[in-house]
Amino acid sequence: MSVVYERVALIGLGLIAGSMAHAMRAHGLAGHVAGYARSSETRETARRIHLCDSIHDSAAEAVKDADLVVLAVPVRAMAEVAEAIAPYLKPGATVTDVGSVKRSVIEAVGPHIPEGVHFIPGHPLAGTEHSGPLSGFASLFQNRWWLLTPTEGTDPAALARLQDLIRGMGANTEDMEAGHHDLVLAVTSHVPHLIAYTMVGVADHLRRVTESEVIKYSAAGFRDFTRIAASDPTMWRDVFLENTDATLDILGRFTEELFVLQRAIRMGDGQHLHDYFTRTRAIRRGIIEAGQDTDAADFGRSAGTKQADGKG
Ligand SMILES: NC(=O)c1ccc[n+]([C@@H]2O[C@H](COP(=O)([O-])OP(=O)(O)OC[C@H]3O[C@@H](n4cnc5c(N)ncnc54)[C@H](O)[C@@H]3O)[C@@H](O)[C@H]2O)c1
Ligand SMILES: O=C(O)C(=O)C[C@]1(C(=O)O)C=C[C@@H](O)C=C1
Repeated sequence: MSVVYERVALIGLGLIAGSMAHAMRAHGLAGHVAGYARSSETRETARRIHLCDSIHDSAAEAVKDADLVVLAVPVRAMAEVAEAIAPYLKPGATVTDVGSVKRSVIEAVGPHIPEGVHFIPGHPLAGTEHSGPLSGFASLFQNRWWLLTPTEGTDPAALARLQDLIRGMGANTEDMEAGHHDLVLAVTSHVPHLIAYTMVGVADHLRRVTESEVIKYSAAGFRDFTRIAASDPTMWRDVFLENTDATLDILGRFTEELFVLQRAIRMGDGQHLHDYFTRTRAIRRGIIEAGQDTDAADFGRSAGTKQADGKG
């Protein structure tokens, strides 16, 4: 691969920025990667492990002369960072973000982006429950989707260059309207996380009440819930506070369905339960047959990519 951007600045040095740093280095996609994180502890860790070519003590310094600036902080911190770097952005540079919510980030960041700088929001659909500067790894984006939410006014050349970087890191990229992104992700990621958090909370409560060992002897399905529920609390607090409408819409539909299933169980309606589970199994099999589940072909992935956690 050849260099796509001479100089890239990563703001926030956690799982996603760290994985980008590793992937760009592994594939030779950036001439120089500069990094900044708010906490001095994170910056020290990043220096110690040579996560980037240079680590700076201010975001302003990090973005100086950068051709691409990546905002990789929790979604509620995006505006503050955008405001801090705005005066130091190079004319013609591109700013992107990796936030899990798009509409509110665009509203918060967009107004700070100066004339002559391209803003192309994005979201890699890849992650783990780990966070911090030690958690990143080069293959995180391999065969994953990376959605971009350009608008009609987005410069085609700037967009094509960002797509080149994303593909260079092994991901597939598609464009999506920001509001639609937020609805789709509420279904596929945000509400499932909330359900996992809730279920682990319920089990923990039960454990205390009964002194039984629900968590110790949990089976595979529940263990997956506990993995997801170990995800970063700041990141997920921000996701729910910034994707409120879509999350509440999907959560409403979810609870309606749950009540129907609850009633079927109470009434002993085995036919309803069997029909429902047959339908959901067909959906899963359809996904696999369409080749859209990369994990199904690479089943050991999550176990093989466990990383030591680091503080963000
Ligand atoms: N973790 C995932 O699975 C995942 C996947 C896709 C996208 N995202 C999104 O990517 C972004 C980063 O997530 P992550 O998992 O890398 O988080 P992380 O917690 O691993 O890292 C976040 C980094 O941001 C820094 N930070 C926090 N507030 C800051 C501020 N005000 N100024 C500068 N730095 C600040 C922290 O010090 C840390 O280094 C979030 O917006 C998240 O929604 C996460
Ligand atoms: O695999 C995980 O741990 C994830 O939760 C990753 C996941 C997801 O829901 O798929 C989480 C949030 C992101 O915005 C994108 C990806």
